Amino acid sequence: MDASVDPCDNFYQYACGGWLKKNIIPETSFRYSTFDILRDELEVILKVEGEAAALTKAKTLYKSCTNESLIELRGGTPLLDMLPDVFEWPIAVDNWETTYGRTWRLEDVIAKLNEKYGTQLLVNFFVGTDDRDSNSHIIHQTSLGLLSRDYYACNGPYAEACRAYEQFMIDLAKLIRTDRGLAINETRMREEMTRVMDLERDIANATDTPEDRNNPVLLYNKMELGDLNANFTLEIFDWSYFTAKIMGTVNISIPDTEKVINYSPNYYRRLNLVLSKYTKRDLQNYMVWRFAMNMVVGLSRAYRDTRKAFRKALSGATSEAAVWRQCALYVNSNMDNAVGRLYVQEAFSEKSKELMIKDIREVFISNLDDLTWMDAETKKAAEEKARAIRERIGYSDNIMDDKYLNNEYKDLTYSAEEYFENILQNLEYVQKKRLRKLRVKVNKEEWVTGAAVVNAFYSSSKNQIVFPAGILQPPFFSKGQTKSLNYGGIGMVIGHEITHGFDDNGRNYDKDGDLKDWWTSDSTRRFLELSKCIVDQYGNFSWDLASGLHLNGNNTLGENIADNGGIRQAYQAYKNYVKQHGEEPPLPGIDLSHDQLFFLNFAQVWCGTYRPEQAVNSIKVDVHSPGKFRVLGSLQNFPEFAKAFSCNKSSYMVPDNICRVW
Ligand SMILES: O=C(O)CCC(=O)N[C@@H](CC(=O)O)Cc1ccc(-c2cccc(Cl)c2)cc1
Ligand SMILES: [Zn+2]
Repeated sequence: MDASVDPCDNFYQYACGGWLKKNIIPETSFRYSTFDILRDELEVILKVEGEAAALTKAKTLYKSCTNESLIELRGGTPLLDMLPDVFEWPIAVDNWETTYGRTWRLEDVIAKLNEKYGTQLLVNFFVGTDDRDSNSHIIHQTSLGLLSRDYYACNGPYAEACRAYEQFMIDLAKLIRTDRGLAINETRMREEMTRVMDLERDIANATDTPEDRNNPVLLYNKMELGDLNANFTLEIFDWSYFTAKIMGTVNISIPDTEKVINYSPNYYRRLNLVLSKYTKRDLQNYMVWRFAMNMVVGLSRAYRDTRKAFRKALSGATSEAAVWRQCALYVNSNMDNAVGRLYVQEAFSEKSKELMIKDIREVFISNLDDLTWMDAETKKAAEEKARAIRERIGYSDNIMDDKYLNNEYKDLTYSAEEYFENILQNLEYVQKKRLRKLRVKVNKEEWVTGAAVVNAFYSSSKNQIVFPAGILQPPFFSKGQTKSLNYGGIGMVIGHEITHGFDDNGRNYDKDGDLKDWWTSDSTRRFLELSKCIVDQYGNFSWDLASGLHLNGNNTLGENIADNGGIRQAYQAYKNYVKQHGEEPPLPGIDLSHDQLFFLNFAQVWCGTYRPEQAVNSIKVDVHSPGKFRVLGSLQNFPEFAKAFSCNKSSYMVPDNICRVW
């Protein structure tokens, strides 16, 4: 901290000023903060070897990933060998029109990339929970969350990212043609790539904006598959043929009367116009490029280097993370229960499961009485929903059971010598597993995350809050640290997750996780009015690291409501604790009260900074506000903070007008 700063002038600077002076962002990171350091440390723990069968598979996968010399030796061959399976990349072969173009169908390519390579392009087709019947699965059609459309404007802070993206395409195409001994005509390549960029820009402009996508009620358009062909005709795309192609690979037949949810009707209306402007070759160039660009990570240095400048332009990180770290992350994201087992065995103590969820839930419920804007009927429903929230702490006992764990991975067999093929196996395995769920009920007992994760979650369809083992550690929580620090840490996170059930998105779901309106129209109107205060407050923050860009108060509303609710609930729960158990003994050598320590620990979670490129990227795509503004915004709205630091009325931390929803 920087005690020379007046906490009432800028609490973030006061809490983190010292950290910022002592830490610099590592070359491999695009954001570096207390939060990120926890994640880095967790990855160090994952380097440990395993032992049971499933763990042996995780070890083999890890070994194939860290086998740099063999990966180097194989060059781009693993990618070149599978391109024919996705009807080839026109720019990287000769005579594409005669060999593939003649029998080419758009549905075949999109279906193959979806069901076998887990890549969603043009049409985002997946099997997910039915919002209005959260125990069932249903086919979803939605648009793709591309990079924000600002990138395609290719001007201002995005000019460099755009240029680097195009160069990335060219470099990869040239490398593949060279490996295939094919001539390179750079001019023609650039022309083709320009058409791919135009196509991407048209798709981005046809895609719904984040603002268009944040109301699940408006997005929920259930219809029959047959209706898609009738109402959303795409000249070169038959919905029934496409759906049969995908679901046929998991032996599920889909009649035209099958119900589907079309989340992006407008996108599909606009898409038809876009597709008609481009040739088969353009579309194929675009689709295989979008797939190949993500696959270079599994190939030799020459292939990985084609992506280097683009990664730097987008995130600012000038070098890749260490190979072991990348591989630990990869294995964790693909075998989260096996890795979760390793992590829990290695670094988690059972005592860290004794959280104060009950206290904070009670505070959320008792706070409902103070809300003058909500009528009694809606308050009753809110209390029922809050009481129905189910909690998941640490890890699922299943992962400690070898039989269960080995069964989960029984269909996977990795080779220590074929990292790229292991990646393809995982892509297909995960996608097929999801597609097979269509005729199966939702398993609400399933955890939505692995244990070795420094994060927390709220699931609206399960009305469930989850605190994986990875976050149950200092500064968030430890039996060994004071309650003031625990309530300011994990207490805040618990309140944040509970409040997600009542933010602008979560509030649309009832206690069973179904999209059913439990609000009176008057309470809804008042909620929207109060939310507007938060939209404006955070929208007023200008971020120096993102060359002064303002936060998007709409896209971050849910997270800001959750932060603002969390701080209040955690603080109130702490005061209740003190009322019941008496003041805690002061910490030796620190002349701060426990109230002040509560806020300090809360703020220091976000001590850290971003690279400018990542700042520009995250302000467009991250639903969370930057750490600094999460701290400042929520404390400015919470008078108890000003009281704890005796801030006077005119200080920055005590604005004239404060916002409150929960
Ligand atoms: O990685 C990222 O950038 C997002 C991490 C992220 O927010 N995860 C959340 C997952 C979600 O949103 O439910 C869980 C969470 C983590 C930290 C805090 C917190 C702690 C102290 C002070 C403040 Cl203002 C916020 C609140 C919630
Ligand atoms: Zn959140």
